[in-house]
Amino acid sequence: MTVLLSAERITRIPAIETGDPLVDLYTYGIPANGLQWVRQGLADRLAVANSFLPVGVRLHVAEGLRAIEIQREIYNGYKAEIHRLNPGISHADAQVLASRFVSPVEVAPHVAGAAVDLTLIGEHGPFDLGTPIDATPEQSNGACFFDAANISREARTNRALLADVLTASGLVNYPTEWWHWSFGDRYWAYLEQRDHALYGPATAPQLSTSA
Ligand SMILES: C[C@@H](N)C(=O)N[C@H](C)C(=O)O
Repeated sequence: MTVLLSAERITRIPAIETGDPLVDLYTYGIPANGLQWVRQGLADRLAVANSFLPVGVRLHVAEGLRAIEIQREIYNGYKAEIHRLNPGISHADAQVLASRFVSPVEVAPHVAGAAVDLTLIGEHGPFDLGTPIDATPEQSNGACFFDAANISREARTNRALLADVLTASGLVNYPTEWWHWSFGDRYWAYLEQRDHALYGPATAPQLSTSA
């Protein structure tokens, strides 16, 4: 059974901040959608993963560090959608369903700069990974789950390549999203059997949403 980010066994894990700085992925030679910040420990591992890929294939990061206000907005928006699609659902059950797609704000790995949403690109553009990044379970009929059976053989092969290089570099996947990989967050601590996460919330100046 998939352990979700809202599960008590994840949320109870403490984060003991290491002070690892935020770095710009561009300076690590990792293609990204504009300026993307992540913790140095994560950037180092992404650079290693990139070097493991076959010639002509690269990681492409869609999103790293996320402002807490944006995390709250995505969370509240998707939870409202869960309530709309499941009339009468309890608040607690909606929180569980929501966490298949978006982390509760208090423990959000993107807010700590400890997670990336990423895909593979080659000479002819983005690879087929089965769904677009950020396809919800409802939009993709569950094909967003890493192990989904309802994707093509090519997409399965591409997901396996992504997982091979990222796992070998020390990252972990959130199993409900093939594109979400992390290092040093609570989910990483849980899967790696550590007693604490390495990173708490972080802010890059460019992510401030205040005027
Ligand atoms: C909203 C989606 N792109 C995402 O980032 N989900 C993960 C689980 C998160 O919110 O940390």
